[in-house]
Amino acid sequence: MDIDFKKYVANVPDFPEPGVLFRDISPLMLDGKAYAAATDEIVEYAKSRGAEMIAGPEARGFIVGCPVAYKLGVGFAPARKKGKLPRETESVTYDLEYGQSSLYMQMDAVKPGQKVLVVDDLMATGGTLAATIDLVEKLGGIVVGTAFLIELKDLHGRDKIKGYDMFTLMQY
Ligand SMILES: O=P(O)(O)OC[C@H]1O[C@H](OP(=O)(O)OP(=O)(O)O)[C@H](O)[C@@H]1O
Ligand SMILES: Nc1ncnc2[nH]cnc12
Repeated sequence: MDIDFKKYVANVPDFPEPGVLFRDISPLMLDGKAYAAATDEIVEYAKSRGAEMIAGPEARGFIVGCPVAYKLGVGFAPARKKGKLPRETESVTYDLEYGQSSLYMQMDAVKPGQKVLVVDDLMATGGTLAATIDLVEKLGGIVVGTAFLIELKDLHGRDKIKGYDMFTLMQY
């Protein structure tokens, strides 16, 4: 099915703070056909990379990554924000387009040598994606690719994740 995915992104000026143009993927998630089509695109990419595991950051990375994992029949390794994971973790601190944050993964989330696809909804500065890649690699995983719905090109996130294969559905 040929879908104009940009029709399912709401563009919201000055959210969450002045000067940020927020690209809201909610309309895509609210439309079953568009959500499934976007998921299927990432599933095909994941197959082409030989992914054995999907990893994604809280919270929107779960929305995009979990259905991909389900469809592939592989696991999903969540990267979570502070204070959410009950057992021993690895952590990485990183900069956002607005603010700073840390991400955590439990030590057994990824097995050494496992081929992992890192998935999120959007790449802005690339900080979140780079942090999730770092976490997967700290646990011994092999990042075979990265996939997200939206790339904000002006923020040059690609520069932070050089050397990793990348799949993106929409660019702004
Ligand atoms: O490329 P970056 O500059 O790192 O920005 C992209 C990240 O920012 C957003 O997440 P956010 O931290 O706002 O959390 P949320 O998914 O919980 O809304 C978005 O979902 C990406 O994960
Ligand atoms: N401009 C933006 N729109 C939506 N999510 C974001 N995360 C970081 N920057 C963003």
